[in-house]
Amino acid sequence: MADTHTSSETDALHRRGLLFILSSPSGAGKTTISRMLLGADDEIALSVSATTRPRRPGEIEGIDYHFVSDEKFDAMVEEDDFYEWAHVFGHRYGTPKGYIRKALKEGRDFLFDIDWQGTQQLKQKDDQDVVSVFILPPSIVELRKRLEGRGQDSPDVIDARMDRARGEISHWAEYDYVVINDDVDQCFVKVREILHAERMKRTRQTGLIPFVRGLME
Ligand SMILES: Nc1ncnc2c1ncn2[C@@H]1O[C@H](COP(=O)(O)OP(=O)(O)OP(=O)(O)O)[C@@H](O)[C@H]1O
Ligand SMILES: Nc1nc2c(ncn2[C@@H]2O[C@H](COP(=O)(O)O)[C@@H](O)[C@H]2O)c(=O)[nH]1
Repeated sequence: MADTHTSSETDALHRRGLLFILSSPSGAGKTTISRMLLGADDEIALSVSATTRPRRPGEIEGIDYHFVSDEKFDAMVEEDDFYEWAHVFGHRYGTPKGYIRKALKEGRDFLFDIDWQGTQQLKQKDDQDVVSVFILPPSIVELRKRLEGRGQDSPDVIDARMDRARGEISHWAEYDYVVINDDVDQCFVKVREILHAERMKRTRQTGLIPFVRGLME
């Protein structure tokens, strides 16, 4: 008997979106992996954070961050505009609420490049939708090399980021997945596999209930 469900129908089963978090010590490569993921996958969009940090060369307002003044950040906190926010490296960073909840219901995924403090806050608010991945550098020597090679921070800023690296790494066990970013392409493949598998989780595939009901009729 012919299968009444084509593969495109089954692929299109409705699912809840997910909040896909990438964290790491500064310089381990989460922005690099994020960009690769965004370039390869149309179903995930970057949650663009607001920050009081000054813009780096090449960063674009609204694409990399919303660069805001201290006063504007204060006002956003006051108006409860953030899903989460934290102090990182002497500046403030926050995830604007935007349309995240609505988008999740519509099956859209969001990618978050945030630190462990933001991850804890997102998990407290919405644990069922969060998938968290911690990226480790292959070594501390390589981490410094990457920060220096990026060529965007002063030696003082690099020292401060290195000083904080061990503290950041100490949060690795709070994450669902841990991936070592030695070879960037291999790391990307692993992160992408995690995303694909998490999308297939039974509890996220809300379209399964009517689909299975149809099979049983
Ligand atoms: N696997 C890798 N091998 C070598 N270089 C890498 C690798 N992954 C990333 N890099 C390089 O390391 C530097 C830091 O990477 P990236 O900016 O993605 O780090 P990050 O974790 O997002 O840092 P931050 O938290 O400071 O934003 C960049 O110059 C990037 O091109
Ligand atoms: N808790 C949050 N952390 C954030 C957010 N946006 C970025 N970050 C983290 O800050 C550091 C430094 O970032 P950089 O761009 O200055 O190198 C890094 O660990 C980011 O993941 C946020 O909205 N909330």
